[in-house]
Amino acid sequence: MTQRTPSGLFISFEGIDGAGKSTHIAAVADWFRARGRRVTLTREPGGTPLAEKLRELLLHDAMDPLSEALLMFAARRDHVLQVIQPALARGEVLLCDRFTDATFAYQGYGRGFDLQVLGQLEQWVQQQPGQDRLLEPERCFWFDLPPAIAAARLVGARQPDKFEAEAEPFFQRVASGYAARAAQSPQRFARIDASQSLEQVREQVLRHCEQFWGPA
Ligand SMILES: Nc1ncnc2c1ncn2[C@@H]1O[C@H](COP(=O)(O)OP(=O)(O)OP(=O)(O)O)[C@@H](O)[C@H]1O
Ligand SMILES: Cc1cn([C@H]2C[C@H](O)[C@@H](COP(=O)(O)O)O2)c(=O)[nH]c1=O
Repeated sequence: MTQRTPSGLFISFEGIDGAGKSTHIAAVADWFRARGRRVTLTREPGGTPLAEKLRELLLHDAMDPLSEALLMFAARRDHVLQVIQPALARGEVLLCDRFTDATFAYQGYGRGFDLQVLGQLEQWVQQQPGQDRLLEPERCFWFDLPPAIAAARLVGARQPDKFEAEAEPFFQRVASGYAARAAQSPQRFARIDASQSLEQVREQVLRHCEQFWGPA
């Protein structure tokens, strides 16, 4: 008897810098692996050799908001074609540390860049041949944390990059961007109260996994 290939599953992890998403992605990967799924872990900007080069520029070089938005989407285009679509076509679970919700939150709400232009770029980059729907994560874990707590967690944790060096009002705007995105697509967002302890945050994340992908 031939075994049916499972459908690919695209899941993203979002939040302001220091919200704790990278800490918890491994637990989600383990949860799926324990259920027999193949998992691809990746990140944005980055995930391919070209996109990782663009990441270096984006995280360290000053540039105007349009250049920043275009480079984010250029990196994403390569990532979608080289990694994301092939993994989903193989039926894997694709866990992505940030995707386009970050562009709306950071470049749109954080920098004040035109949301309609971002929407146009999203259409070009995430179009799927022969399909009406754009390629996007079917579920986004949104680690919601007040910027002051995130900043305190990052103190001394690592050398800040261009984004992490922004002041608190920038992150207030980014956080409001994530809240707006979640309000627009409540079925896609799973809000995690990231102000809780590491163990409690992990429990919330795994509870969502059980609820969405556990046995019916
Ligand atoms: N619930 C928590 N309580 C206390 N500290 C935490 C918690 N979650 C994460 N941390 C710590 O906060 C710091 C930032 O966490 P992490 O790198 O996972 O955040 P992030 O959202 O991936 O940030 P970035 O987007 O900037 O990479 C780390 O030092 C991590 O150990
Ligand atoms: C995808 C994406 C990312 N960013 C910003 C957000 C973060 O500050 C960095 C990535 O660093 P991380 O430690 O890997 O989270 O890039 C952005 O501004 N716009 C985007 O689309």
